[in-house]
Amino acid sequence: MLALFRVDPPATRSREAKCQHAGMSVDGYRAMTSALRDFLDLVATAGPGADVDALTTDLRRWTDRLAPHRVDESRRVFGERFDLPDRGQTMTPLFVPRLVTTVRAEGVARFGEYFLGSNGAAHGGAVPLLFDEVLGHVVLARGLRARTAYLHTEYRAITPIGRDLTVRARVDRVSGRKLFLTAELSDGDAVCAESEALFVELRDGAP
Ligand SMILES: CCCCCCCCCCCCCC(=O)SCCNC(=O)CCNC(=O)[C@H](O)C(C)(C)COP(=O)(O)OP(=O)(O)OC[C@H]1O[C@@H](n2cnc3c(N)ncnc32)[C@H](O)[C@@H]1OP(=O)(O)O
Repeated sequence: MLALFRVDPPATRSREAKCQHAGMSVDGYRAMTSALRDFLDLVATAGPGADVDALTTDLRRWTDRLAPHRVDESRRVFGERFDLPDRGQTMTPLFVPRLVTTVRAEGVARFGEYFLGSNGAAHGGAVPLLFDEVLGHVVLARGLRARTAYLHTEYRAITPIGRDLTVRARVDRVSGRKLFLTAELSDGDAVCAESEALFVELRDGAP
C-alpha cells in the first residue's frame, strides 16, 4: 500500500516533470499501463495452448530493456500519475472516479480477469485493495498526509469479475488526526462488500 501525499500545484508540476524527464507523454504512459492491464488479464485467462516459451523470451527482453531505467522511489512514475483515472498503475482493480470531494468519492470499479479468485468471484484480498484506493482518494482530496490504520471488510456477496461495479466511499467522522470512513461496492442493486476504515493523519516528520 502507498502513503498519501498532498496534491497541490507544486506536487502536480513535479509529477508532470517526472514524466517529461522520463520521456513519457501523458497519453503514452496511459496507453502503456492500459496495455499492461490487458496483458495481465490475458495471462490470467490463457489456457495450455499458449506459446509460453516465446512469451517468456519476449518478456525477458522487455525486462532487460527496463532494467537500466530503474530509479529511486522519488523519481518513479508508476502510481504517481494523478492526472490519470487509474493513477497510471496496474496494482489495484480499475477505479475510474466520477466524483471525488473532501467527504466522499464515487466511481466505477472493474476487476479484470487478473483479479479472479475462483468461480467468477474476485479474490478476497483484491476487494480491500480497491477500498483502500477509493478511500485514499477522499483522504487525499482533504490535502492530508495520512495512512490506513485499519480497513475492515465484510463480504456480502461475490464480487463479479469483468463487470462495471459501483463503489462509494464517505467520511463518517473526524476526531483530531483520525478519519473514520466507510465504503460500499455494489453490482447494480446488490451489495458485494462493505468496509469500515480508520485513516490517521501523520505526525510531522513521520516517514
Ligand atoms: C487526484 C486524486 C488522486 C487520488 C489518488 C489516491 C491514492 C490512493 C493511494 C492508496 C492509499 C493507501 C493508504 C495506505 O494504504 S497507507 C499504508 C498502509 N498503512 C500503514 O502502513 C500504516 C502503518 N501504521 C502507522 O504508520 C501508524 O500506526 C499510524 C500512522 C496509523 C498511527 O501512528 P501515530 O503514531 O501517528 O498515531 P498513534 O499511534 O498515536 O494513534 C493516533 C490515534 O489513532 C488511534 N489508532 C491508531 N491505530 C489504530 C488502529 N489500528 N485501530 C484503532 N485506533 C488506532 C490511536 O488509538 C490514537 O487514538 P487517540 O488515542 O488519539 O484517540
